[in-house]
Amino acid sequence: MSRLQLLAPAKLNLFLHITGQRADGYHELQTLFQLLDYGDQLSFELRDDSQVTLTPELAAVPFEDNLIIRAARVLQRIAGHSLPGVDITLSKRLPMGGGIGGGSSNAATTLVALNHLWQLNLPKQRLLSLGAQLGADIPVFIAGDTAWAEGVGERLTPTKTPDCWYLVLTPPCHVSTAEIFSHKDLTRDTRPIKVAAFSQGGSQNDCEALVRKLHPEVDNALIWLKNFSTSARMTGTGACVFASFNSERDAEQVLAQAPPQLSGFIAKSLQASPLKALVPD
Ligand SMILES: C[C@@](CO)(OP(=O)(O)O)[C@H](O)COP(=O)(O)OP(=O)(O)OC[C@H]1O[C@@H](n2ccc(N)nc2=O)[C@H](O)[C@@H]1O
Ligand SMILES: Nc1ncnc2c1ncn2[C@@H]1O[C@H](COP(=O)(O)OP(=O)(O)O)[C@@H](O)[C@H]1O
Repeated sequence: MSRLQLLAPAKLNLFLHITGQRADGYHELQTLFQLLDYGDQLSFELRDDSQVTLTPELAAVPFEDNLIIRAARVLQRIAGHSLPGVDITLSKRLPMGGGIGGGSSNAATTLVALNHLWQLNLPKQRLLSLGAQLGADIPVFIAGDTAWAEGVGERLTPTKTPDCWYLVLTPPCHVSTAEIFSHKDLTRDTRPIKVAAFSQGGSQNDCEALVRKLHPEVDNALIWLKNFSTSARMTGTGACVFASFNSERDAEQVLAQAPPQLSGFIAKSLQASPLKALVPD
């Protein structure tokens, strides 16, 4: 096989508790990663020479910094021999810096797709650890299950969540994960909870209050969405906010009423990502 086309799904953090900070500065957290059936589309086609190309490039991200290229370079370095080149095509739908994991999911999809196309046959555990070195959010996309996560997001327990439809609003601003995690006002001492104790009612997103204060666009989006759903909340370190609905139609009816400055999308909850089938045990 010389060509693969794959969905790089988005995720939501149904809740996000920050329970401490490690000596290296990274934060210990508890979260429930919900995969969605909506994301970027990536295609990979082997070339006769050894070049790696990306079309289109992201205007805001230099080529070698793009997580897609960084993931490809990691595999090239460990192959120990020259590999065929690859043309990568990216159809980007996910807003960047939205807390829905677009860059992380792109990287995970690239690691898994090229492991397959380049016939490296690296096992799942190796891919997970290579992914974790590129970003805290990458392992969940490699493992491919909606999952409860602890540590910095790498200790994953697949978890069944209710089937539902999510309305995700994308406020017109970019929130930097690093900025939020280094802010002095961030809540960092939430008491750990047990998996079984999770219910959306007894949980929160510890970054939400701070991000709402720093970014009025996020605050406004949440105020608007809470008119339709008391469970509306922010995902990750923002900027996106979301609410769940029992049917696609209910979600569509709310999105149709959004003011012009608020765009968004509707996605169905996904228990497992299509990538899973390509990850060797
Ligand atoms: C907190 C989450 C929840 O999903 O936020 P979002 O990025 O999705 O909004 C993620 O785990 C983020 O993962 P990711 O976006 O991959 O983070 P990284 O690139 O590894 O780190 C970005 C920055 O955030 C800080 N960081 C990240 C994760 C973590 N558990 N503690 C941290 O302190 C690091 O200091 C780093 O400077
Ligand atoms: N392929 C990529 N897609 C999106 N962002 C990328 C990519 N490669 C690198 N990045 C960088 O990663 C940052 C975080 O992107 P993203 O994963 O979309 O947001 P978040 O971590 O908030 O969910 C972006 O602002 C961008 O600078």
